[in-house]
Amino acid sequence: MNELKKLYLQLNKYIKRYGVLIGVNFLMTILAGVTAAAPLALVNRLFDKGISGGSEKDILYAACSMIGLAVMGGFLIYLSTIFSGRISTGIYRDVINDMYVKIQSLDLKFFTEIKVGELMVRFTNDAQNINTMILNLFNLLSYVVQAVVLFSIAMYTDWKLTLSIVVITPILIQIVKKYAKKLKKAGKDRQEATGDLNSTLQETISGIKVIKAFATESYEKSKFKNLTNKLRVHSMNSIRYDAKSNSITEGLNYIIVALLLMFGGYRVIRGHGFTTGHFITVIGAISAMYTPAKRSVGTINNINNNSSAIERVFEIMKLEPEIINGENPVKFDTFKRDIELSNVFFSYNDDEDYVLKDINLYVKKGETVALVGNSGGGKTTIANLIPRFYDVSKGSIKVDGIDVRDYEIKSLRRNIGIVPQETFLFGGSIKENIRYGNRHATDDEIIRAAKMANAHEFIVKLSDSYETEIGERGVLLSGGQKQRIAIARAILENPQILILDEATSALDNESEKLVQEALEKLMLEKTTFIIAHRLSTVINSDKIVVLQKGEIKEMGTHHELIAKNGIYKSLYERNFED
Ligand SMILES: Nc1ncnc2c1ncn2[C@@H]1O[C@H](COP(=O)(O)OP(=O)(O)OP(=O)(O)O)[C@@H](O)[C@H]1O
Repeated sequence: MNELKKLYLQLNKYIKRYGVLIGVNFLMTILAGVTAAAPLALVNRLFDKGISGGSEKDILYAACSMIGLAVMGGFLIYLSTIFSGRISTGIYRDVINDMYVKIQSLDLKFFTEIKVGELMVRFTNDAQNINTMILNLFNLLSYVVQAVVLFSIAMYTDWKLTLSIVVITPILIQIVKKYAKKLKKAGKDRQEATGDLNSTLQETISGIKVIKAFATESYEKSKFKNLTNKLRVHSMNSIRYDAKSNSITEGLNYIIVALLLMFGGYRVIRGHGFTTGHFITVIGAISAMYTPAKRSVGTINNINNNSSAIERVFEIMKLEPEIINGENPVKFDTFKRDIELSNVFFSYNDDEDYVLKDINLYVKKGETVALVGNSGGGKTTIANLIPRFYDVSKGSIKVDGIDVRDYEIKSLRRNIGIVPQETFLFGGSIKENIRYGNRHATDDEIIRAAKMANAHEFIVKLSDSYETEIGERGVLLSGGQKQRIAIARAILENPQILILDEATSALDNESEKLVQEALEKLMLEKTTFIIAHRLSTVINSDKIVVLQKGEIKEMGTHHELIAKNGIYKSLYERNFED
């Protein structure tokens, strides 16, 4: 019952949405339950008046009534199943929609901390389990109603005989209670194991190249086997508890019927107005009670088995993003003057372990700033702070004199274009991928952007030109081609501030030239931060910032820094010279 209450509380918002349908279905389910159990009430008349009394009229009456109830019952069951389905699939849809909206709102940090496979399980298995549970609840209601009606018929016919048998009920309740807890725990373990399995599978698919390159297939296989074994153990636990609970209830049923036959048989022989009709009615009702009672136990077990799914779904729903709009946020419209980082400190884990320390950087509109330095120096982190993917721990970042935390986030981000190191293209056509930069762009604008990005020429050579599907269903593009599509996308977005994370992977000379040209066109008249790996971008930058262990060690133009003969010069000689 506790579980049901928790289920209700968490799903309350969704249940309310379907209030009327739930109410109607509630009544329908009760009626269906009553109709399914009612024929037993006619048995007495069939036997005592019909068969024993030799009245064909009563036999016909009982038979026709049973047929009538059967037709009505069938109709009600059909309707209540459809209604239950409408409710459960509706709630399922709303839950996963809400969960999707929720994860879209969460900070980047969440996605670096959770495994993709794990998140997928919450959307698929766990949310689907909620759907099943709602269906189960209506089934449970129907079973309980059937059991109550059958019990009432038996009590009405002969309460003494019925009660003498029903004393066994508390044992049944104890069994259900005992296994409910165990099943819940086993269900949770099983769902967690499924999550681990999915994460590993997802990692294998994404990292297949690494696995093959390192020839670690056997290692991965044994890791996977361990996980499938673990899943099997937890699944077996669920099955074992279910089996124990089932076998005990099944065994009790036979005992109950045997006792009934014995006590009932005695009473028929001894008379006292107890007829064969009464005997068959009580036996029939009590045995018929067994099916809904057993199904109720099974359904309760099932609910317990899957109830942790709800918790796992609502764990996500409960999360709140930390990076949100402040009160009365300023809409970012036109970038006018400058960007200024003042005494910026940043740590990923909200501790004193700063990965950026006392960063001061002033960038005028139209300037190009190259961020250079050893790996782990903090280049990407600085780039992440400007569009507020993370918030500074101390200090401030101001755009046109206004702290980025005071801007409306979406308007700020819409004006900051990002070309990441690893180009990500969505499934769909090339045109759709470029249009991602501006949903309202016309075909002409898309082609113009592709031309500027040096992508048009290779696109028109593809089988379906701009309509060519990318990835799984279509062509696979080369690294340089993907980059140029990403650049076309950014050109179409036409942001005022640009963050470029130059790809480190080497392209051949021709491709490199095309990408470089495209980037230069993209950067035209924009204020650009480049995480730079290429010689030309570094040399031509207005400002080069040398980062080391989270601190700015040097800053200036290429010539100034070379003349300084410091870190930049040695970095330059090492990395860029040839
Ligand atoms: N999501 C994260 N959570 C915790 N620490 C992180 C995270 N991302 C980066 N770091 C740490 O922050 C520091 C700076 O990383 P950053 O990615 O900014 O360096 P980088 O200069 O861009 O390096 P690279 O050139 O290798 O990309 C590193 O020590 C890194 O381990």
